[in-house]
Amino acid sequence: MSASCHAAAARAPVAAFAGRRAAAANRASGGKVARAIAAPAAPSPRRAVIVAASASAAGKGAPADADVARAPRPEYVPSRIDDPNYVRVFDTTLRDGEQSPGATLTSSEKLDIARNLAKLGVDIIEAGFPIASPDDLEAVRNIAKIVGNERFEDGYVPVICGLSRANKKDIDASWEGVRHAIRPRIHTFIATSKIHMESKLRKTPDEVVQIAVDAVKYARSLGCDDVEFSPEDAGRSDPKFLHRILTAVVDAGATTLNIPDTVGVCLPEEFGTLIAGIKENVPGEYVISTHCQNDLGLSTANSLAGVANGARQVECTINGIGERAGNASLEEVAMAIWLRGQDKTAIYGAFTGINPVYIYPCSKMVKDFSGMSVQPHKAIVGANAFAHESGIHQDGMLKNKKTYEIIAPETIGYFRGEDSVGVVMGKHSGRHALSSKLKQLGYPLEGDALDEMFNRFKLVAEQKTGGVDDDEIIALVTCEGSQFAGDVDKSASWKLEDVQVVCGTMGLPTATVKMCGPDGMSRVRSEVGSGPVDATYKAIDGIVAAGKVELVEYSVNAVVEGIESLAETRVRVRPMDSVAMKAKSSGEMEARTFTASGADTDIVVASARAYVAATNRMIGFMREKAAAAAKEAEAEKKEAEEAKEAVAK
Ligand SMILES: CC(=O)SCCNC(=O)CCNC(=O)[C@H](O)C(C)(C)COP(=O)(O)OP(=O)(O)OC[C@H]1O[C@@H](n2cnc3c(N)ncnc32)[C@H](O)[C@@H]1OP(=O)(O)O
Ligand SMILES: CC(C)C(=O)C(=O)O
Ligand SMILES: [Mg+2]
Repeated sequence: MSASCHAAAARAPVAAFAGRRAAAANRASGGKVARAIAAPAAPSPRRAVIVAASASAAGKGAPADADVARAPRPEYVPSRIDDPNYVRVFDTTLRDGEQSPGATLTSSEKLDIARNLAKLGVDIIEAGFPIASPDDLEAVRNIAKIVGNERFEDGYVPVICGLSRANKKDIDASWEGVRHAIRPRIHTFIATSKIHMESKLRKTPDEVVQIAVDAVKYARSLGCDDVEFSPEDAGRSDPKFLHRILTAVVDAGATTLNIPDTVGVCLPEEFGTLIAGIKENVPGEYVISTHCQNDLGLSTANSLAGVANGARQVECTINGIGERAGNASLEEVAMAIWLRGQDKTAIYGAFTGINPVYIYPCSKMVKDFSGMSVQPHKAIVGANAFAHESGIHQDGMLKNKKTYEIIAPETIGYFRGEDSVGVVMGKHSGRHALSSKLKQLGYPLEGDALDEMFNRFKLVAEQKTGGVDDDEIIALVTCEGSQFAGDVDKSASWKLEDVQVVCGTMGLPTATVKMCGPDGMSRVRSEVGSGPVDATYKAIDGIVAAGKVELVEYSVNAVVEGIESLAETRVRVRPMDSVAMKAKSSGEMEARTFTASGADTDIVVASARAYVAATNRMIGFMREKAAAAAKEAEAEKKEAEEAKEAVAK
């Protein structure tokens, strides 16, 4: 790309994306067109200037707050792009994407997706393969009539395209579908690799060239001035033959030459060389396009290699759905260009008309409608793309989000909330993250209390595969062992060290409990009971030896849904001892009860924790009572002695 082109791209005024987003957040979609489609609180997609990251300004991978303005989308002319840095985005979710096994979409779902694709700002929507069925034709026609006629305030309206084999009836069907759009495009294709020509088409190369030329001419003869031609399996075709057929179709009136790596076999360098060779060897005015399948997981890399070598249209699908291993994913290609197009890389200066804030809503819609789930670690739109579970990463994120995020999630329309840094609490989390999460939940812990909570949290997190939920953290912090559990003198408390139960249909339920006393000594005891919890409680009573204790109440609940949920138990105990009596308002005396809760992934352990906590509270109360009584007796004794002395004097 030339330096002057880049300068042109950078001419537009600088604007802070975050500020624009905030200002625009309360506006409706803002274009001439009224929109009914759910979209995030985000700017109008039809901004005259598209903003993108300036990685060069703030170092490689600078996130959204380093945004600079981009040049506007150039006026649409089928065979050329007046800004040499502009890359058209051709979305084929509704055609190649729908070819994914099991991903059939209804006409109304296709229309909804097409509407969101227009908000996203794709240049071309391939709405279907009209000859495939009357439904497909109807869906394409519907999209052409509606989305293809909704012009936005900056003049943008997506091109609506239909795919056709290189024959009249397919092309007629495509034209019948797309002709209602302001900007209709016919896409026709025929295979050019040796294996496809010989085995599938059973045609000679000369025949294939003739069929292609006839098809393009026929499409143009219908009045369509926007015709895309694809040499199917170009990635495995002889480049010389490709140059020959492409030159012939450009002469016949093709305006876009789409180069498919149909079986996803090319390596980026090879694909880039293929594109560069076409640019060099095929004369005429046309736009080169990439269409990369993902069989080797190289579709994004190959598409970018295409752009680096002169392609100015990229064919992609939302979430990368498509035939077999899918197509180049729109969000990956578009965001790579958005983030790195300003860097002095091979794609220096490249930009698209995509408004990234609609990426996430589009991804979600396509996922929901197609039933094709998005893998959690999928780039840009996966559930984990902006989540951080490792302690070191969480610490970095809490200090500066740019340490581990190259794109702010809001940029793609994924709003995590004001102060959220995507921290997911789990077994790899560290103290910084736990401390921050606890503060956020209203339980600020520091020093030893934080350390103690951290150890408990780690023990629980290790048992779970799905991370530890906020409610589970609250259960942990408000149950036994935390300062939020109540006023227990920890130095004088019993600590539960280990619990082991044997239960089931054979033999008596038996529990072995190990506890550490206030004197720092560990004791072990085994008991049988009516069930594992009863046996455990008997063993605890036996170790603590605080007299006879009655279990007044016992309940157990799952903190969150699912089999892995933390269990929270709540117990109320009553000592069978007169020291712990309290006066009711009636003046009657009643035995005082002590309540506590415990949480763990294991129900028996959670039950034991709650019981130990309640017992500690009871012992603490009785100790205080005894101390107060001793103090009172001491005072009485002193008073009596003083009185005696006074009498003696
Ligand atoms: C790489 C791609 O993604 S290409 C697009 C693939 N997508 C689809 O195929 C989905 C929609 N397809 C369909 O609904 C059907 O295949 C239809 C309606 C298009 C055609 O159905 P049918 O007429 O029953 O043909 P069928 O699919 O069995 O076979 C394809 C025929 O088209 C021929 N053909 C394949 N590609 C082309 C082409 N680009 N141009 C002309 N003819 C072609 C084949 O050689 C075969 O011809 P034959 O019947 O003379 O052997
Ligand atoms: C029809 C063409 C463009 C295609 O989908 C492919 O070759 O993968
Ligand atoms: Mg394809």
